[in-house]
Amino acid sequence: MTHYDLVVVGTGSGNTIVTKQFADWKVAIVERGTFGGTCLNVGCIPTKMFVHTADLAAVPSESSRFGIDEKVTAVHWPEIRDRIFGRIDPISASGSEYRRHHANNANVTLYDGTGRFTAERELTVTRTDDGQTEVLTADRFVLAAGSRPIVPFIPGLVETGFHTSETVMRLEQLPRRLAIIGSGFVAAEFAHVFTSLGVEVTVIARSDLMLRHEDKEIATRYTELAVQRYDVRLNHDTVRVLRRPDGAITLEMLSPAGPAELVVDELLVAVGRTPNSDILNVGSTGIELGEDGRVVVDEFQETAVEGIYALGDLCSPYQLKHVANHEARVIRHNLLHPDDRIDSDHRFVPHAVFGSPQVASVGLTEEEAVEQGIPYVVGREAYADIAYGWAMEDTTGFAKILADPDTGQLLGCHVIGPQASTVIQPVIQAMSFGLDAHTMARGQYWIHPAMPELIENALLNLKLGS
Ligand SMILES: Cc1cc2nc3c(=O)[nH]c(=O)nc-3n(C[C@H](O)[C@H](O)[C@H](O)COP(=O)(O)OP(=O)(O)OC[C@H]3O[C@@H](n4cnc5c(N)ncnc54)[C@H](O)[C@@H]3O)c2cc1C
Ligand SMILES: NC(=O)c1ccc[n+]([C@@H]2O[C@H](COP(=O)([O-])OP(=O)(O)OC[C@H]3O[C@@H](n4cnc5c(N)ncnc54)[C@H](O)[C@@H]3O)[C@@H](O)[C@H]2O)c1
Repeated sequence: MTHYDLVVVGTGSGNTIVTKQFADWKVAIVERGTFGGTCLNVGCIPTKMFVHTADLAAVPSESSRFGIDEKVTAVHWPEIRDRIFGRIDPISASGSEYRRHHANNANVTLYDGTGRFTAERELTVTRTDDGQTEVLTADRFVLAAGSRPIVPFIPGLVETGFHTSETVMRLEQLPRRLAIIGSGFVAAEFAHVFTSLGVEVTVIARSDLMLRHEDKEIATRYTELAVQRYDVRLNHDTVRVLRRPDGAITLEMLSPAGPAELVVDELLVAVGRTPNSDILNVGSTGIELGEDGRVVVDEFQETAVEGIYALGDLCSPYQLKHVANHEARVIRHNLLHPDDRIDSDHRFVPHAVFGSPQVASVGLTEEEAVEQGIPYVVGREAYADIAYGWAMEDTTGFAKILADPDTGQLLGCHVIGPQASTVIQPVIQAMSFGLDAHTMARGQYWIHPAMPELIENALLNLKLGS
């Protein structure tokens, strides 16, 4: 048994906590998978590298309208894949090397293995290579064990085999036909990637919209555009999956119109992610769990057990990297300054979906404002009505801003269209710093003719009281 001042479980955002400020702490970091966690290895970074590649592949389908004839003559999947992971894998390897051998980490021990609580403040690590166990105890723990893809119970699914976001980016070759079960973030991004690279994609959505958690107008527009690019089966439930003698996969579905069937070459399951609290067996150290398996934390990111903190997908309802990173910074401060702790700030958590087009959102949707009985007015602006959007001949994108009718306080913003993830940032800033709509619109210059004019005009279109 080895005792530490601090044990961190998980090397995603958890790894960022241990800086030189901890030089006089005896620290252990435990990782069961690839060093660097989800975002680096199988999440944000590789997906956006594929999205950028897909955006390039999609250009020729648009460019003839602008008097330029372009053609995609070949898609070299192995080269795309190997370029992307050829850049990512060394980052993971060097991060691991840094923790193991760099002089800055003389006080840090990196364990390759699965941590599992076996008693209060006692973590048993089963080493990945030889299955040997080591027992670690500590005064403080940071639990940053993340989440994993949910595998829904569908008869035949496991026997047939399927991909998740953790494996689909490393396919040996591009399939001719790909089915995606699910219609959220992962489905939208991969449908864009694989469609742009020439794969026949079918998205199977249980509900009547893709991205159904977005503001309804945004989800509706996204779905209208998606059906023009690939096959979207709305209101379809997959009830059975079978491997055919020719190696292809049959999906049996139920829809309001009756039973339906689909034959594909590969299947991607993207129906959400579940926290890894079960693998960590947090119950045996007295930590409280929510119904959905999330570790319960307070405003300081501390669990029900003093000195045990948690962050990111393991405890957060957001499952976003910028949230995990924010929580890691809060925990680092609170470990170093136990008498002057700070709260995490979850007031205005934005997100973006890097599909085609992009979607970005912060604050309340209109449906949430109605449900919560919050008075609001809406200001909208179409990309077609700002100079740059007009130059791009965009006819489908728009921004929608919700504000308090009396004070002009910003309640929410939703954007669908080119660069939505960037265009929305001034609104996130305004909400975070308490700027009202009028001050935001008229208290600064907006570069003409740049894309943020979309936000300026949506603000000016709010019908506010005097
Ligand atoms: C395909 C995809 C795309 C995404 N794109 C974006 C995006 O564009 N923007 C965005 O904000 N977010 C995105 N996300 C979400 C983002 O990746 C996560 O919210 C974030 O990485 C969570 O960080 P974390 O530190 O909580 O967990 P992770 O990064 O998952 O780290 C947890 C680590 O803990 C390890 N671990 C788990 N259990 C144990 C154990 N018992 N013992 C030892 N080690 C353990 C795991 O192996 C893992 O390495 C995406 C996610 C996916 C799947
Ligand atoms: N750009 C980004 O920030 C980004 C990108 C990818 C993933 N992520 C994160 O990863 C998380 C997981 O992504 P995701 O797309 O897997 O989850 P998601 O929650 O975004 O979407 C899952 C979808 O699957 C549907 N679903 C649930 N159970 C189902 C079932 N049994 N059969 C069919 N459909 C079912 C849900 O209704 C939902 O529409 C996201 O919530 C997000 O936080 C973020």
